[in-house]
Order: sequence, then C-alpha cells, then structure tokens
Amino acid sequence: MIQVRELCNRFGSQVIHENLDLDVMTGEILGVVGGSGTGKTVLLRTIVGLNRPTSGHIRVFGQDLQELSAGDRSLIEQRLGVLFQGGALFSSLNLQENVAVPLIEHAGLSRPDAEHLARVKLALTGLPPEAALKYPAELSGGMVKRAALARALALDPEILFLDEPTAGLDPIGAAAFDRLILTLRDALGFTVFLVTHDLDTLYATCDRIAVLAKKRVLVADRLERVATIDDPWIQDYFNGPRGRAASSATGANTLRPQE
Ligand SMILES: Nc1ncnc2c1ncn2[C@@H]1O[C@H](COP(=O)(O)OP(=O)(O)OP(=O)(O)O)[C@@H](O)[C@H]1O
Repeated sequence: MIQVRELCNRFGSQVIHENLDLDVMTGEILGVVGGSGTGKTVLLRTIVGLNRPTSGHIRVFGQDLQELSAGDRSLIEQRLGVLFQGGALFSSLNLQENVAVPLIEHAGLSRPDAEHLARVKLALTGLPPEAALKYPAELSGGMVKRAALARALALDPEILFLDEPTAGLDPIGAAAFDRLILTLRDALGFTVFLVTHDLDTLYATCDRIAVLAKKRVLVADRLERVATIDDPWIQDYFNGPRGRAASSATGANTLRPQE
C-alpha cells in the first residue's frame, strides 16, 4: 500500500529523517513508535502529502505522489483518511456538518445527502444519534476522537492514518477505541498507519510495529520480534514496567534478548 524509500526530511539544519525506508502492507495495522521528536508525525504528514520531503520517494497505491499532477494527487489523497492529533474538527460546525465537509467537497454530494451519510458515519463510530447536532466544544475527549474518526472515514478510505488516537483518553475509553479500530478494520478492510505511544494499543491492535530511531526505521516487524531487539530504547520501551504490564495484560509473550 505504501512504500517509502530513502526518505529525507530536514527543517533548517535539523535533520528529522535520513534514508528512511518503510513498507506498509495491505490490510495490516502498522504501529509506528519512537521517542518524542523522532519524527512520527512528520512521517505521517509526509506520506499523506502535507509535508514535502527534502528528498526520497513515497509510493502510495504504487504511485509516486511527487510525480503526479495536482489533480491526480488529490484523487489519491481522497483514498486516505486521517485522524489528526486533537481531532482537528471545525469548531464552528456541528458533528454532522464536520463529517459532511469532505462528502460535499470531494464526493460532490448535496448538503442533505452529505449530512445523512455523515450521521451514518457517526453511528458507525459508536456515537449516539443526538451527538450529530453537537459542537466539538460540547463533547468529551472520547467523543471528539470518535467524531474525528467518522470524518476520517467519510470517503471510505483504503488507508486510515491515526496520530495518537488514544492520547488523552482514560484507559477504558482508550480500550474501547482500540476495539473500535479493530472492528472497523475487520469489517471495512482498510489498512491502518497508527502513530502511538500507547503500549496497550500496540498490544491490542497492531499486526506489526515500526520503531523510529536514529532518523530512520530501526526495525519493522511483529511485536514479539521487535521486543527482542537488543537496542536500549526498544528494551526500555517494551520490557520496562509499562511494557511488561501491557504485554501480560494481553497475554503476549515478549522475550528479552539473550544476555
Ligand atoms: N513544520 C515544521 N517546521 C520545523 N520543524 C518541525 C516541523 N514539523 C516538525 N518539526 C520538528 O520535527 C521534529 C519531529 O516532530 P514530530 O512531531 O514528527 O515528532 P514525533 O515523533 O511525532 O513526536 P511526539 O511523539 O512528541 O508527538 C520535532 O523536533 C519538531 O519540532
């Protein structure tokens, strides 16, 4: 679905990515982890076309976004759904209007049709019917996430990008959101690119984990294999107290590297 090759991203003298390679496979949930500031969000934004890379190639659905005309790039971008950190909903629009925006702009639906479909999408994410007329400021954090997910799903994306979807949710709300992602992925069959710090989410939902460190993807593999890599950050993260707790909560079996 996504092929990233020799990606470099630099802001002024700050090098974020250097020769970063990554593949995202059809139908998988790929968790992207790494220390704060390692460039997870920049990578997400680069893949969806919101950040122009310094150099390198990104192919989405087999097409290099940099080589496409603006019109063709927009067609590809419409097949991607993005849930931004914080939700990024329009504060002056209610939820059904928020979700209707891409349906009106990109699918050419009339406002009544778009708002009808928006209510269906909101229901899909588990929001009650009365939430459709509420404004973002009137919602709990968990409801904002669900509404933002409904908007990301508006155009039936083939790849869903989630940037820290459970940040700020209480553990029960976060676990419910994890289940929702899994249920929707199984029902709708999309691929998920998931940036997270949440170990419980990683164990509960991800098919593979990509670890960003040293300006590149250090490893991308199944969680039980990643957790055995002899790297200080990986060991602290997966086999520290929180990692062990998340692992035992899901019955996962991570192993420390041979000493
Ligand atoms: N538009 C920009 N201009 C300049 N610097 C930027 C820009 N966007 C991101 N950066 C810098 O790139 C680095 C990586 O940022 P990014 O948000 O991708 O990190 P992250 O791994 O997602 O971090 P966190 O886990 O804390 O969210 C940071 O140092 C950030 O300040």
